[in-house]
Amino acid sequence: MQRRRRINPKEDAKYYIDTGKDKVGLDVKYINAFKGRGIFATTFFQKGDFLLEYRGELISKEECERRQRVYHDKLKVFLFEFYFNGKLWCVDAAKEDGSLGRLVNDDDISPNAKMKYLTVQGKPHLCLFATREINQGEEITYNYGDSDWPWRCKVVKLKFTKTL
Ligand SMILES: C[S@@+](CC[C@H](N)C(=O)[O-])C[C@H]1O[C@@H](n2cnc3c(N)ncnc32)[C@H](O)[C@@H]1O
Repeated sequence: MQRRRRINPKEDAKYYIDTGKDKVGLDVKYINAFKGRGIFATTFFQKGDFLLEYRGELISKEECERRQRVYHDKLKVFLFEFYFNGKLWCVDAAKEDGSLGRLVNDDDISPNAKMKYLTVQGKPHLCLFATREINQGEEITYNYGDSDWPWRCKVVKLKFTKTL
C-alpha cells in the first residue's frame, strides 16, 4: 500500500490563512440548546495536523477593552486575547462570517486540539492543531484557558446532581 505524504502542518496552515478558506474534513453541527453548534471531523486527522484558523478582526488591547464594555455577554466570548511580541492583542470573531474556527467549543478536561499562533507577513494568526489522533465524527475542542466560564460550573453542577 502506498502511504500518503504528510503535508507539513505549518505550511498547510499558511495555505488556509492565505486563501481565507476552511479545510475540507470539518463541518458545523447543532449539538443542543446548551452548547449550541460545534465543529466535527468528517475525516481522520493525525496528531499535529492543522485544523482551522480562528479567523476574525485583529485588534489592539485598547480596542478589545472598548468592545468588552459594549458587547453583550454572548459576543464577548468571541474576543480571543493573546500575547504577541510582548504586547496584548485580540482577534474578534464576533461576526457570523461562515468561518468554522469561531464555532469550536471549549473542553478543559480532554480537548483534542490546541490554539497556537503563526506569524504570516508580520501578523499573528490563531490556528488550531490536533493534539492527538481525531476520528471521523469526533467534536473538535480546545481549552479556552483558565477563566470561570459559566458553562463549566453548569456542567459540574449537572454531573453532581445526577450522582446524588
Ligand atoms: C466561541 S462560541 C462556540 C460556538 C457556539 N457553540 C455557537 O453555537 O455559536 C462560545 C460559546 O459556545 C458555548 N460553549 C463553548 N464551549 C462549551 C461547553 N463546553 N459547554 C457548553 N457550552 C459551550 C458557550 O455558549 C460559549 O459562549
